[in-house]
Amino acid sequence: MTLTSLTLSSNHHHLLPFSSVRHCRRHHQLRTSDTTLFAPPQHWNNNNNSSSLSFVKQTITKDTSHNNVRFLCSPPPLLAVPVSLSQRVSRFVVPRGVPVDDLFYNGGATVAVLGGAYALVSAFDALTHRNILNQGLSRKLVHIMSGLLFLASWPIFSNSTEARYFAAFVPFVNLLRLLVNGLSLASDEGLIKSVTREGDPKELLRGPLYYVLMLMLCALVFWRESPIGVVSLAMMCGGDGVADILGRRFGSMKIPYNQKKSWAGSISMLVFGFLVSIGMLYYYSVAGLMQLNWESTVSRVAVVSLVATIVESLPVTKVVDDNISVPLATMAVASFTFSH
Ligand SMILES: Nc1ccn([C@@H]2O[C@H](COP(=O)(O)OP(=O)(O)OP(=O)(O)O)[C@@H](O)[C@H]2O)c(=O)n1
Ligand SMILES: C/C(=C\CO)CCC[C@H](C)CCC[C@H](C)CCCC(C)C
Repeated sequence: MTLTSLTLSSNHHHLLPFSSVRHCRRHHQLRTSDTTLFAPPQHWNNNNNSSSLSFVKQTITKDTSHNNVRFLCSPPPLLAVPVSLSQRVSRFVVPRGVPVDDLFYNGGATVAVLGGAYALVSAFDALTHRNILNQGLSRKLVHIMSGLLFLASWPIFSNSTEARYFAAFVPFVNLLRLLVNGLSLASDEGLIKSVTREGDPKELLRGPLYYVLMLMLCALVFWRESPIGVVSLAMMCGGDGVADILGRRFGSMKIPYNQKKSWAGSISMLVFGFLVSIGMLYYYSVAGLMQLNWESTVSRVAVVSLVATIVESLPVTKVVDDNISVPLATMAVASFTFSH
């Protein structure tokens, strides 16, 4: 059946991109009450009120025997046409249950990202084992790359509201890995060597544990709908990680109120935290997951980066780990700045 025009009732739930028809080969069967429609991007509207949409051309096969509407589903967001954040969030709301394909799709994405996490740690274990990298540098590079690659993987998950739980499962598995090895219930030498300073398994229960907890928190609370989680992880991974590497290397001039931190380290945190945050937000913008006013976003990220850098420079590491103070401070300041 080819539709040329259609009046949408107010109970229609979501619009999927007409352009996705070309990309998607999967079929979902939905109950009659769910009316999911494809519409060309220029017709996407945020509010699900009655409105008349003229469709260019689309094909929906209608299974009259069950009075169900069989339609093509939307692809993963990277293949979809960029849409506004509110359209993206509102257009794929499955009112009841989750299509089986979505479970399989997000389950596959989870397995792939889990594999990436294991491969990353194994790679740095091999580099440390071969004395290509020292343990300290290996730890910091794992610190920088794990979180940023995790952030970079979020767009491969689907648009369903459950996708964030699939993504958060990855740091959760690594949390269990850190607990089991940190409590010496198991001994993954590769993990211990590439993630600890001196090879003491108990170290896994501090910095690395807090780190994966922050990854879970940002995935569950902020996900792709808000720049806050993205900036918080960019500051923790890109900012704090580089501050350590460059601060140890060039940090001869110490900060007056904290002799363990240096101007070089803090300036590195500010610059790289800012650049990595903007870079990640741009990546999400290109992926069609965020539409940002860049003039205000750049200034907001600059303010957030400065505050996070000041927090990181404070002599409070013995009280609260940087992997907690930096992301939480970033979340607090970003929540304020991005809402005004
Ligand atoms: N603003 C900063 C931050 C770090 N450093 C250097 O990097 C080292 C480690 O920094 P820190 O962030 O405290 O590392 P930790 O978080 O304690 O180490 P890890 O992440 O490995 O637990 C510091 O001793 C210092 O030599 C610095 O000079 N200036
Ligand atoms: C050394 C670390 C923190 C101390 O400051 C980082 C610990 C990293 C974890 C052991 C592994 C975390 C993996 C991520 C949850 C997922 C990465 C996926 C990506 C595709 C590689």
